[in-house]
Amino acid sequence: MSSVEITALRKLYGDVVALSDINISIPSGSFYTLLGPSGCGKTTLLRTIAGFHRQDAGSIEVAGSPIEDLPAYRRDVGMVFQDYAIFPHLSVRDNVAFGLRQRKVASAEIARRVEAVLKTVQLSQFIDRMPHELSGGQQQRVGLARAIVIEPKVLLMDEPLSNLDAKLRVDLRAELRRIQRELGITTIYVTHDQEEALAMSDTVCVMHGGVIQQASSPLEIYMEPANRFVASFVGANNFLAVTRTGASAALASGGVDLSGELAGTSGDVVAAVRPEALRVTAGRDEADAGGLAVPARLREVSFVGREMEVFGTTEGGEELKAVARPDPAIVDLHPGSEVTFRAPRSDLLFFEAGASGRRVA
Ligand SMILES: Nc1ncnc2c1ncn2[C@@H]1O[C@H](COP(=O)(O)OP(=O)(O)OP(=O)(O)O)[C@@H](O)[C@H]1O
Repeated sequence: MSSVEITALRKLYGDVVALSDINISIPSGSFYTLLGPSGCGKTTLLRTIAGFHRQDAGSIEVAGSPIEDLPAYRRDVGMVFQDYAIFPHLSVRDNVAFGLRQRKVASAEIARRVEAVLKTVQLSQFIDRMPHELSGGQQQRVGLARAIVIEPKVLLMDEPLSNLDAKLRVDLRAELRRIQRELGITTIYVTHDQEEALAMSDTVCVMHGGVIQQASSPLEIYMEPANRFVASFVGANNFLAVTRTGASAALASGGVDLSGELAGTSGDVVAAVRPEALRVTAGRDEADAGGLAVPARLREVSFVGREMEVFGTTEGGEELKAVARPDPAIVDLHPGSEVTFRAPRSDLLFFEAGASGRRVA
């Protein structure tokens, strides 16, 4: 059982707070992804767990034992890097055997383990090739084989797919997940690619400015974002201002009365709605029982085959995007036409205004 428990972890570079009070609990065998924009601290967190950086405060436990004071080579973690980091002058066999030789494993045992792990990553036929005779995807599999052959308690991966082309990235995503499941190895994975994070992970931990914004299942991150940052970083969202007059609150345009939902809040609030939750109808018609109905001017319709993307601007100047099944009545409209964007009340989420505004309803 190799669970990972990180408590009150803090890391500074001079006066830059790269990690601020990080608390993470990862169950044994699960796939945990750190997701966030450039500079959010995800690489720093991964490298601090690996032992390449020293934390300023806090603790890291693997399988119940503290590791934060151990040197990197004694932490029993495997690491896979973005740039593969395999030795160019060693064959596939020798690259994978490297860590085992360092650990003074007997040569018959090394041969057995190298062959087994190359089978797992589907590189058996390449065992005697040199790295330059392999494709990028194959080189990354060597990197993975090298990390897992030592049977580490935890596997750390730093953007392992980002140097590969799009198609290969998607194939290798599934492949990585299969291998991770097969081995049952606790994995911490860093990416800035939200689709990759959602597709692969048991838990997605969204970071911003050295702070964890939300750590939940992919579905919950998408459906129930904890704050406005998560709602705008993961998937697309439209944001609409909510106005208040006296005791009542309503969407600036759209006609929904929100007095009930927002009774306990003060300050500015925005409503969020996913593009795929919006429908578009031709003409201006705000009558919609209980749901959102926002009049807008059509900016552009882009018919992309399976779906259409509809862009509009509300009277208040807010930009809206809907993604819906192609509808000839909309696809054929001219830019500037009046349309109405609609959504059921149940598809609206509400956040305090401000980039990281908390979810309020
Ligand atoms: N060696 C360093 N010295 C000073 N500041 C650093 C150093 N390394 C990182 N930082 C800063 O710490 C913060 C977190 O950096 P980090 O590399 O962990 O982010 P990241 O989320 O992995 O970004 P990216 O996706 O671009 O790699 C950033 O503000 C960065 O500028």
